[in-house]
Amino acid sequence: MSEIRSRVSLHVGKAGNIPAEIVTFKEFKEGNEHIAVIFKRADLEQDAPLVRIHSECLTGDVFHSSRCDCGDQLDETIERMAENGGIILYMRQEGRGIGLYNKLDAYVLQSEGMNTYQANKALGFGEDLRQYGDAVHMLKALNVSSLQLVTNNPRKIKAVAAEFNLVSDQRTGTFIKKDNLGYLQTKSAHGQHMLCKHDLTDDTAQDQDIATERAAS
Ligand SMILES: Nc1nc2c(ncn2[C@@H]2O[C@H](COP(=O)(O)OP(=O)(O)OP(=O)(O)O)[C@@H](O)[C@H]2O)c(=O)[nH]1
Ligand SMILES: [Zn+2]
Repeated sequence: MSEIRSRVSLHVGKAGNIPAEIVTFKEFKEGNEHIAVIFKRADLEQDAPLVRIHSECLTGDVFHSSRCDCGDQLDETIERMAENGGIILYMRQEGRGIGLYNKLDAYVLQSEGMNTYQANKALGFGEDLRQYGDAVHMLKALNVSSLQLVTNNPRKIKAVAAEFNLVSDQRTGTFIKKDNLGYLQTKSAHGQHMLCKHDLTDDTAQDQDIATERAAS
């Protein structure tokens, strides 16, 4: 069982102007430095705060890589929580738990034609190594008992619903970029992620790409 170690105030978001607190914890089994980023003191002042369990993605979250949608999901969540309050559990589970270097090896295999799950298996890993026990401990350390979960991943919903009063589950946007359509289609078809199927048709995606390019120029 984790306990809170420290609670630090700061400002976050693209312009660094959104007040938040970072909470650190004691005693994670695997020694990972997971953190909670809390908006509007939602753990202390809301009955059923918005919660997102976000898995680390250095390439997406920091460098906004075109291969995935992680950075966009994170930015969208920060905006949503800046307004409504909420808790982001930022889990150091890079590459769905296989780590950064292995994820980059998996990218090489995907460039050669494998999909995201096949690449994991070809490297000798399961499709998704993530467990959610640490996330559960973090929420319990924050005294959260009811929550609204922001995710498209049914495994996260199941893990949370088993331990907490899950008031609602809410989707993130479907963020299509030039290089991530196949990746998102595979997550939807094979991983049962609840992405907007209409957005994932090749035609709609192409229209969105063009619209994005127009907006950017
Ligand atoms: N192994 C592997 N990991 C990836 C790949 N692309 C993204 N990731 C990692 O996948 C994790 C994010 O998982 P996703 O499947 O995108 O989404 P999710 O967290 O399960 O679901 P949401 O809550 O809806 O975002 C991050 O840790 C990324 O680093 C890939 O091709 N291979
Ligand atoms: Zn990513």
